[in-house]
Amino acid sequence: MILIVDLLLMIIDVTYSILCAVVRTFLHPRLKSIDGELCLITGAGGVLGRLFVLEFAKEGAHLVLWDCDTAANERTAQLARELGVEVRTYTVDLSKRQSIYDAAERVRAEVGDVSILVNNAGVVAGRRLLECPDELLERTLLVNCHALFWMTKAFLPQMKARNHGHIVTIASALGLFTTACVEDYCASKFGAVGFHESLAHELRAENHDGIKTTLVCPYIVDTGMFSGCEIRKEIRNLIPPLEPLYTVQQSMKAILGEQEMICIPRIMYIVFIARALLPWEANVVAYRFTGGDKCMMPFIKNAETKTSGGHIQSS
Ligand SMILES: NC(=O)C1=CN([C@@H]2O[C@H](COP(=O)(O)OP(=O)(O)OC[C@H]3O[C@@H](n4cnc5c(N)ncnc54)[C@H](OP(=O)(O)O)[C@@H]3O)[C@@H](O)[C@H]2O)C=CC1
Ligand SMILES: CC1=C(/C=C/C(C)=C/C=C/C(C)=C/C=O)C(C)(C)CCC1
Repeated sequence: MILIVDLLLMIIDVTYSILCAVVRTFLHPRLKSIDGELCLITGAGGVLGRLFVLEFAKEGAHLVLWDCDTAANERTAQLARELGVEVRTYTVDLSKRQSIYDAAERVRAEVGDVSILVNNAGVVAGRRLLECPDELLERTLLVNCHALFWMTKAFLPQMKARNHGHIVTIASALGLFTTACVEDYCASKFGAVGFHESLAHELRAENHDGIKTTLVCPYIVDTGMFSGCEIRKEIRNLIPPLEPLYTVQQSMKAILGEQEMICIPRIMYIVFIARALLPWEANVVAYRFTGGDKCMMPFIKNAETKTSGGHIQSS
């Protein structure tokens, strides 16, 4: 009897959450204020990182910026300070666990408790698996996936103590479906998606309802990271690469609206669902038709010309 009551309640809850999701798609959800919150953004010297910093600064958040590129990080900080917020920068190598823990300790001592964490830094090897130095493949996993463990271990305890916080994972559409020649990247982003979802479940199961999570899964963004990556010519205008600012603004809406997940653009949900529902061969045929199967080939060629002997040349 209890099982049947629980089942009915569950069906009502499922229906209610679907309706809520549909309503939020068409109406503007209420956005939370983050004025005065302390927000840490990794990869802050990069294209999306810098735009995230500026959007968070416009919302009045105080900022802690992490990047391995000190000069780029400082340039971002300068732009954010012009918007009148407090900014601290740290040079951190996210591929090194101890570098993360040491910097986190300094942030806690010098600035205070971080309440919004944006795990944005990311890398890709950009080489064919069999021609790629092992260290380059490992680095992708360390930066895009392992760092999420160390960042969360470093900053979640203070969020839990206050039952207040927000953890944002900038993953990728390639964390939901795959294509050829980016094994390192797909493995790391699938890892990031799995890590993020498990953490979100854990926080719910423990009733830490004051700690929110948002997973961001964009398609190609015009930042240069995947320059050359392209789909079939005839449909390129239907699914063009995303503008960096648009990507960040859509992500901000999801974060401030406390949305659990966002795919940008929405059509990526269809590719994601098709991967799960259709037989493997059906996906292969569709990828071949759209040029999704070989979209990384020109990117790999591009990246190869920028590298020599397994070492990334400085540009
Ligand atoms: N561009 C795209 O098409 C898409 C990107 N994404 C994701 O968005 C995020 C941002 O990407 P995007 O802005 O395009 O990339 P960028 O390369 O412009 O920015 C990434 C930043 O992370 C930094 N970084 C790299 N490795 C480390 C490290 N070991 N320690 C600290 N910082 C590091 C980079 O520094 P440096 O420049 O010195 O390496 C750079 O400043 C990434 O997670 C990416 O995977 C998701 C979907 C699509
Ligand atoms: C595979 C595939 C597609 C192409 C996807 C691409 C090109 C994704 C690139 C994502 C990137 C670069 C993410 C970075 O994080 C289509 C044509 C949408 C649909 C058919 C399947």
